[in-house]
Amino acid sequence: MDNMSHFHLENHWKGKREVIVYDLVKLFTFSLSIRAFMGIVDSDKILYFYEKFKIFTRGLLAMDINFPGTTFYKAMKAGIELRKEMKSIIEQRREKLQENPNIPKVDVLTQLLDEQDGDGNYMSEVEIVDKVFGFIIGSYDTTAITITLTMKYLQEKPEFFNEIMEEQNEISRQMKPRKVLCWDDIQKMRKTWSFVNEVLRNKPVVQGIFREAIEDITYEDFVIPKGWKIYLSFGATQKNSEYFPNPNKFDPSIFEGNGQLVPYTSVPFGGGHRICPGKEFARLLILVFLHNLLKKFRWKAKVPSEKILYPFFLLAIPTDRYPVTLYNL
Ligand code: HEM
Repeated sequence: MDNMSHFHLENHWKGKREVIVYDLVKLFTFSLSIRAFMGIVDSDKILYFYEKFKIFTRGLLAMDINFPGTTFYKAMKAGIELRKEMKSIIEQRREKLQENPNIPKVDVLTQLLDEQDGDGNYMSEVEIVDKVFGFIIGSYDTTAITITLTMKYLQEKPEFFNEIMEEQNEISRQMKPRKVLCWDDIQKMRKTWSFVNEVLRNKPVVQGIFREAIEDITYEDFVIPKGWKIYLSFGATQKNSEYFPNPNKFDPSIFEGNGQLVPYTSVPFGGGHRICPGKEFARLLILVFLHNLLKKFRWKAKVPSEKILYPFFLLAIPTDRYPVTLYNL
């Protein structure tokens, strides 16, 4: 992650006067996800998947009108092409595993192909494809948006910028002569992660989640009959003045373990059985990227009053994808 962040910033940011943050970060998080989950490193292949996934994911929340020209039709077509490509990758990977069962299983796809249940059965191809696609779809846009929003808030809140820089500079100092971040360095990024958490409390990347009542429930004076759908709005919960006395004040210290935070009141990753399984992966990715970014660049918004909206209902996105003027350090 550290090396990939470094090379991405060197190749796509360095020397540029202006960049559109969301677009670039999304390409980075996608490249990293497809490497971690599918073991793909070839840049042409990554771009192929990137374009196809863009079309595919647009269809997830589109009207299901399967007619040439519609978003849904294009997404279905991209889905078929992606599955075909995935099938051929799975076949090649299986062959490699048969030739040498001890090859390093560093990506999720290879691990799933090698996984057996208690009776010695392997996972079916459909299951594997669904799982890998689920991870990719769940990972790259959410993390890209979180990084983009964090950059936007960092620039708008200079009072916190300095203490985050102090934390990151101290980590860089202590690392020497080692150049690559290690696990302990990440654990020291407490202020930076509190800041990201406060960004996610103020602007949850995912607006909310659905649940279905599997039995009749009585909650306070409300009866929720079995089968009803329940929508948990993160925005409402995370700005509830009962738990956050000053809900609109941006205050990362809430997350610094001083007892201010009531459990399950800030839930940008969901909760319970279906809590986001990528939470720790996201933390790692976001912190590693921010560390590299802060070492090399400063930035200024090109559209100072840019709004953050939820155009496809689910995910928060700055309306202009956060264009900035970049200053190389
Ligand atoms: C800042 C980044 C992220 C945010 C804000 C986020 C948020 C969420 C939320 C709110 C849910 C629904 C949880 C629930 O129903 O209780 C979810 C589910 C999920 N996320 Fe994430 N996520 C992020 C990153 C990731 C990453 C990096 C991955 C992959 C490694 C990932 C994979 C998934 C998957 C597979 C699910 C579905 C889990 C299930 O239904 O059982 N997410 N995420």
